[in-house]
Amino acid sequence: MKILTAAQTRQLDQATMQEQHLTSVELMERAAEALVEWFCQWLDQEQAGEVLVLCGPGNNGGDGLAAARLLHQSGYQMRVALLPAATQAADWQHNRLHLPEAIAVAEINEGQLPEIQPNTVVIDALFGTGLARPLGGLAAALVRHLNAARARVVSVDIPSGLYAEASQPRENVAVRARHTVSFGTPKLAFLLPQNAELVGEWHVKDIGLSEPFIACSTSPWHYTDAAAVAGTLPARPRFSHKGTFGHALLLAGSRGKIGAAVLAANACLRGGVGLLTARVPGCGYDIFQTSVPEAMCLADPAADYLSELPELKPYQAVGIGPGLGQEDASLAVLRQLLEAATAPAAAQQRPLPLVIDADALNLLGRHREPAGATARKHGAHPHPKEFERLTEPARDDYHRLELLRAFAQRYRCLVLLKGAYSCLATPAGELHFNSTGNPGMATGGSGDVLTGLLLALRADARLRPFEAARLGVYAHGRAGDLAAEKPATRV
Ligand SMILES: NC(=O)C1=CN([C@@H]2O[C@H](COP(=O)(O)OP(=O)(O)OC[C@H]3O[C@@H](n4cnc5c(N)ncnc54)[C@H](OP(=O)(O)O)[C@@H]3O)[C@@H](O)[C@H]2O)[C@@H](O)CC1
Ligand SMILES: Nc1ncnc2c1ncn2[C@@H]1O[C@H](COP(=O)(O)OP(=O)(O)O)[C@@H](O)[C@H]1O
Ligand SMILES: [K+]
Repeated sequence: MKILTAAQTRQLDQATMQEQHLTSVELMERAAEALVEWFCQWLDQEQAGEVLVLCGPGNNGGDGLAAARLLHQSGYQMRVALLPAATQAADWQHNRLHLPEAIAVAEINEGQLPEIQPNTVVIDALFGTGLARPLGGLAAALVRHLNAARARVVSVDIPSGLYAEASQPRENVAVRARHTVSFGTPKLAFLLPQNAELVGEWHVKDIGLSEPFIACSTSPWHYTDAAAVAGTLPARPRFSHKGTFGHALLLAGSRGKIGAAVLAANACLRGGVGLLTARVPGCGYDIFQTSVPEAMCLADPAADYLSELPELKPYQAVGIGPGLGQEDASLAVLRQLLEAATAPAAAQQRPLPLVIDADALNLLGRHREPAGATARKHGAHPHPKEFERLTEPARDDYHRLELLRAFAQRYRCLVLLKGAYSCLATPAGELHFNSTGNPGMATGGSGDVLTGLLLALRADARLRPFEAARLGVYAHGRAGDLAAEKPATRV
């Protein structure tokens, strides 16, 4: 799914109206209906008590007015408060006229902010994608008043005061919503950790916006949902054999971190690799062979860390990093691997795919390796701290995305910034945010599992690098989501 800018969203509205011969009032009605449908499923009338709708002067406020009417018709007890402005949008005026008289309406002023109790349910329809500047004056006072009330807030389209895709100073005032109900496509702001407290849980409702317009729009931002990965996993043909799916080499483990190698290896096997060989330090040989009998194992001559790179010829992909440790000898192995994988002497049909993670990235970061030489044609997947070691400290989440994008473009590699909504940057400058995964995965070992899964998919020559990475990240999060759905086992 594409993520569009606020400006593109406005064009999308226009295109939808033209394509479907709709008036803007009709489109606004669709948005309000979608909001109300969500609202009624979330909270029934008895539980809701009084619902207060705060309306700004634009179309976001118009959505709020239309929703107030529809909720009133559904039996909710409604109250509306209007933010004064010199002018109001035409569709706002239409919906103001059609607001049933039974709904109490008040105009907000400095001396008389609406009463909001902790148990009041508030629909925030002050400002949407038309926010043009930071909130000030009465609007800021109202939002501070709302946030202080600790009421249950549902924001329409986006929390008022938050920009859809631009960085803003932390001192800017914005609504803290419990839920945000948006239309058509998600906003970039929803995917960034710095906005989590404002956006709350977000929901995107389909209001039939123009598919052809969305398909033709260019955007660097994408949201990887089930539809994006559907059909990308190649089938396992009837007459396939282990050679069909590739032979992967995993370089992992050091004393005290052999578990990382085991986790990555198991995930690689579960990911469908044809053959897996792991290179582990001598101390890990017995552990590894006992834990992962399906994999082959090469013991390094050093007991506690990896010190030598094995012959690479048999392998279709190499993964390095999980539990590798920080020894200089292991950095030398990593350097040799990077050289061998890119050197023409490798004489491969395609450059040897690498999956670089965890301690391997820390080694690169600590030694400030020239990233171009290292990351080229490879895939790296740091979490934010590892990424900062490779680049520079980010000012905020938007800056981190810029750094990520620039890194992937400059060094022509795929880079995955891990976390909630892990972000995969491509050499073409696209950013693909993953939709799956949950906080249960925020535990040591989850990243090692991802490395193993990605290694399996990169070893399968039938998958293109980007598709393998996007699919691996999606499947990893989906596995976590399926695990979270299972009832906890009590002992
Ligand atoms: N996309 C879709 O599919 C659909 C979108 N729809 C809805 O339309 C919404 C976008 O509506 P919109 O363009 O009218 O902008 P909106 O957010 O109401 O704000 C504009 C008003 O606020 C004012 N204003 C701005 N900043 C301000 C500030 N800091 N402080 C004070 N005032 C400020 C600005 O005034 P001005 O800047 O001219 O002074 C103007 O009056 C969108 O979010 C969605 O809810 C649906 O109806 C249909 C389907
Ligand atoms: N809150 C979250 N929501 C979704 N996915 C998460 C969350 N926290 C962690 N993950 C996923 O779990 C993995 C953790 O990786 P990493 O930080 O490298 O951990 P490890 O220490 O296990 O190597 C990443 O794939 C990340 O996307
Ligand atoms: K809003």
